[in-house]
Amino acid sequence: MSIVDVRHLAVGYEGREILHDVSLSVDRKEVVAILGANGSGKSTLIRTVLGLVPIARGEIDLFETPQRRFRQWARVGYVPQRLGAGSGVPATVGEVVASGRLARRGIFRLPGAADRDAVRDALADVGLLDRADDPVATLSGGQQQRTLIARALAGKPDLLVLDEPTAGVDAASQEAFAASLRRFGDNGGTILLVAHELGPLRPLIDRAVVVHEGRIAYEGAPPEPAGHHAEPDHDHVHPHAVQPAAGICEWAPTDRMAAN
Ligand SMILES: Nc1ncnc2c1ncn2[C@@H]1O[C@H](COP(=O)(O)OP(=O)(O)OP(=O)(O)O)[C@@H](O)[C@H]1O
Repeated sequence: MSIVDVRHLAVGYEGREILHDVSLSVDRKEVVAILGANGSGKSTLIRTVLGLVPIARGEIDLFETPQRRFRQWARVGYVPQRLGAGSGVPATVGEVVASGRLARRGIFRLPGAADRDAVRDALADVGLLDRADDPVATLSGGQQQRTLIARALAGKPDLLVLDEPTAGVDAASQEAFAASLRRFGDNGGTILLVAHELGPLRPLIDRAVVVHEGRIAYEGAPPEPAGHHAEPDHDHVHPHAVQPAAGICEWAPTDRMAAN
């Protein structure tokens, strides 16, 4: 069963086309990583899949339903790139994770035992049960990211969509993250994630899709990072937007490139 099916997608902002003729399919239980240089259109692709950015041309099906008719958004968990709550919202870790239940229970019903259990399970899964009552703002960046994945897991989704889940995250949190995703996949979940570097997520990835200047340039086994990204002590500094966009060769040597 195809969980996400993107066909000949074009997307733009303010008249500037960013994605051109992108087709991508993710089957049930697959773990697919979208790779590519800064600004290549990775986030735009998954945000369009989630209905957050309008489609200019092409089609997207979710769970074999055209996106415009899709209503089962509780089946989709989204882990965005950054935790906005770090910016002064005094929510506790438990509250942020509990907000992941809203799509399931509706805002007019009080949380029941199933909601509380789901929140507890999700917190335990990411190793933050003991931090449930702490304000999110007091957590490290990596722990905040784990809070976000717990929020998505609490909704018991069938599909998890993650945007650079490990960017700027400490090694311990990256490992915890990878373990949580593995358990989610082992339980039948489907994962679509954007990554700049795979790190500990690499063994989980069934298929990598490299986006280059708004087109799919490679699809297949996760390519080995080349150049400076391959150095063990390479510490990726995320916003290198001021530099020329890094080439496709960072991810996929030309002899491994496949036509889309
Ligand atoms: N809301 C927006 N309005 C206008 N332009 C945008 C918007 N969001 C993204 N863009 C532009 O679209 C292009 C692709 O951005 P996108 O965030 O999809 O790339 P990305 O591959 O995810 O990059 P990164 O690795 O830096 O997150 C960039 O040129 C970006 O400036």
